[in-house]
Amino acid sequence: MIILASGSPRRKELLDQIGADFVVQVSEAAEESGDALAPQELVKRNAIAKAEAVAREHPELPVLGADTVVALDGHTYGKPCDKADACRMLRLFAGRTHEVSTGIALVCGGKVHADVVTTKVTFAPLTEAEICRYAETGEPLDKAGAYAVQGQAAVFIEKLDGSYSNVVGLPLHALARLAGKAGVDLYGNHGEGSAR
Ligand SMILES: Cc1cn([C@H]2C[C@H](O)[C@@H](COP(=O)(O)OP(=O)(O)OP(=O)(O)O)O2)c(=O)[nH]c1=O
Repeated sequence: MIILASGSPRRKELLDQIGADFVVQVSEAAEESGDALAPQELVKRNAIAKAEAVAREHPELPVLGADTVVALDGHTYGKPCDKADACRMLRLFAGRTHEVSTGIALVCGGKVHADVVTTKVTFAPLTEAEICRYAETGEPLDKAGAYAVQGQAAVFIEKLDGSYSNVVGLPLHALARLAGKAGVDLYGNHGEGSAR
């Protein structure tokens, strides 16, 4: 069993999707933001901080932390602070290609294993009416970059180059690869007859 150090319902759904054996313990770690760090470095640090905070309380189990941001033109975008901020971000992304980066960190036995995955997402041009209607749904508010690829924003997306689950918040193939390297069993296969 592992601990998912995240309050994101999307990350929980993605771990459920692959049949992982996990419990959720939300991390209280403070997140860094801003444009000073490259987005890949930022999400890696935040993912490690989230996992380490929970690992300090539960050193007996592997802990998974993750962090997602959107980047365009040297700027990094996290969750919008309100509807107007969501509209501002969506106007910037309309008709352009941005990058979504998710950092993942597994802390186990005092060791930290981390990786970062980046996906390119191309938005169609959007009208002001489309942006306002979408912001009104409330969907953007708890999402990095103010949109959910798995939600109503799917109709805005012309092209996605890379991992889809990475955009939703947890790159599943990279996670499986990282778990393999770290010697962490995501599926809890440690019953009778299985090698531990
Ligand atoms: C781009 C994008 C992001 N998101 C979500 C995933 C994350 O929940 C959120 C990014 O914020 P994060 O700060 O990475 O995560 P979180 O605050 O939701 O949860 P925690 O810190 O406890 O792990 O945006 C989508 O659901 N769909 C998308 O298309």
